[in-house]
Amino acid sequence: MKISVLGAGAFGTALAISLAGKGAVTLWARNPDHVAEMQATGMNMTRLPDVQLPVNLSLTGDIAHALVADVVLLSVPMQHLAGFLADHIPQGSTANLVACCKGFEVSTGRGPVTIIRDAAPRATAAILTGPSFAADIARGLPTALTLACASDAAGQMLQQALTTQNLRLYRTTDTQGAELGGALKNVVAIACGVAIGAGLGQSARAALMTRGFSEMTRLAQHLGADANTLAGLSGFGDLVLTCTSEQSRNYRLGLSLGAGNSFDHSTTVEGAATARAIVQMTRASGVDMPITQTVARLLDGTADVPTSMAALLSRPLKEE
Ligand SMILES: NC(=O)C1=CN([C@@H]2O[C@H](COP(=O)(O)OP(=O)(O)OC[C@H]3O[C@@H](n4cnc5c(N)ncnc54)[C@H](O)[C@@H]3O)[C@@H](O)[C@H]2O)C=CC1
Ligand SMILES: O=C(CO)COP(=O)(O)O
Repeated sequence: MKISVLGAGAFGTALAISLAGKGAVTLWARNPDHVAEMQATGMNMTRLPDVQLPVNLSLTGDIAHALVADVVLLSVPMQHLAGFLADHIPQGSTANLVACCKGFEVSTGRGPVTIIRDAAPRATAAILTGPSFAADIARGLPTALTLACASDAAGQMLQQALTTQNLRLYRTTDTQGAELGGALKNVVAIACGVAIGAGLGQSARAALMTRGFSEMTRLAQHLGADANTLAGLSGFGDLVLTCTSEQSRNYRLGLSLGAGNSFDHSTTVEGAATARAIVQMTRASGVDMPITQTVARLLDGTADVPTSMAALLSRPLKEE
């Protein structure tokens, strides 16, 4: 089984390292200088410093070469996925394409699986998501993820192909639930970072995580996803990880916002665009998403932390 990973960011590189433990893997990067640097140093210095790339990991800048594979992992940031597919994947492709990104596209409201289906309708579209920091995977630490594919037969094949010594994959056919969990938890993580950064305390964070989970489940059910998927690794599991660890870039953005500090906006923070996408998506449906709306307002500068907290706390009292 030949596996290719397209996109040599932190996550793509970490997955490629883990998968190389059991067979042939190719890692494609768009920048030829980056490929040359990784070949010369045996490391991905900018994304995973201190982690040695395995010798059987093939590094390339040649997309045609990388596309000759049984399974192709797409590890580019969410807002670039559609453009990436349009540039590199033929419309008639029958490849097994697995999205490894989290979020919703701001311009269309589509998630990664829908974007793959629209770009290559004959391909098998899947998503790999769940609680996993790239640095943990790359260091060989144990991780459990969700592999979602609408076809259970294809899902079983992908589950076998992508499970490694340190990556344990669970399977579902609910692609919509899996992509919603991975996208929405990032928005809640920003909110939790704001609470801690602003000194509002651990109790406030627990409240945001719990009510955020309720909000995630409400939207998922409204859209026809299975609430059980949200309670799994791709939803609840990733929510817990991302809302409680400073390894998370979404959480760190929130910390900076809450504390009034600056943040490096070249960092990949998927929850920022996703908050905007979800606010647009839910405007017409009327699904109640107070935490997501608050995060979107904080990010676009139309609200500050004290006003936002006051607004959340003064909402009408209701049953849990
Ligand atoms: N870093 C992590 O711990 C985890 C990340 N993810 C997800 O993985 C996705 C990627 O994140 P990271 O790898 O962490 O980001 P990153 O910032 O480390 O890397 C992004 C990579 O995508 C490349 N890229 C950007 N636009 C591109 C384009 N148009 N064509 C080709 N390549 C392009 C960049 O050159 C860079 O190598 C995100 O959706 C993130 O939520 C998921 C789980 C864990
Ligand atoms: O998705 C992740 C962990 O599962 C990574 O989180 P960040 O993108 O916030 O760093």
